[in-house]
Amino acid sequence: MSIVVRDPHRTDRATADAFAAFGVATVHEAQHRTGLLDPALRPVWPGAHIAGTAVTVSVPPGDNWMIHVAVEQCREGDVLVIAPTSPSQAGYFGDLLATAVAARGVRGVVVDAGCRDVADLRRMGFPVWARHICAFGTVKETLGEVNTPIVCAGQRVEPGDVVVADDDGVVVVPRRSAPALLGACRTREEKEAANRARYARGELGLDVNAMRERLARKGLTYTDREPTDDH
Ligand SMILES: O=C([O-])CC(=O)C(=O)O
Ligand SMILES: [Mg+2]
Repeated sequence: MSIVVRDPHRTDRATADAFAAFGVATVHEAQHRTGLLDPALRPVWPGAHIAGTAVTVSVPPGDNWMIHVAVEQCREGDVLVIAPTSPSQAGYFGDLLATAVAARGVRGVVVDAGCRDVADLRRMGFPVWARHICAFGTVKETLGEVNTPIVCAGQRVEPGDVVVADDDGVVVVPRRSAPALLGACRTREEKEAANRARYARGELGLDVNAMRERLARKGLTYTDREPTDDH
């Protein structure tokens, strides 16, 4: 059965948007090192940082028909997350589809397959994270699904989940845990800010994080060079 789910539950806009203040590494750490998509997914141009709500698309290999179907389901603040049912390098997504989704307020696209027209995407400032940059064309023959749970680059993504992406990669946050995770991200950022300030003053991680005793318990020893060894 091939279905399109209209208007799935989405993480509320303010919560999803607030994640844009945090890097992918922070979000991944704050949710106990879960949710990171395969790091083989790279930004097709550097410097973009987005957060938004997932519209999911399950596509057959080499066939991007369902992306056209998905465009209609997109709205302001969404991120289109596309996964083929078996691996494909084909260029599913390019500047034409980017123009269509950008017109609907989509923040960016994550595709576990190929993306093309990269120079145009960069000029447009439209962010895409993809496994391949590849000009191979796709066909429009076979149905897939829109807004059903998918596995994209090794992670389960449900429609309405929060997707955060930057130069480090892509992380997904389940809709139900998103509000609480925001607090954990803030706590982590505050701790890092405090540590960063101490490192900038020249303090050592060994002291800032009270590591010396634990290192000694593990058996780390220091030896002073004998003056007679001086040759
Ligand atoms: O049209 C396609 O098949 C993909 C593409 O290149 C575009 O969206 O510009
Ligand atoms: Mg194109």
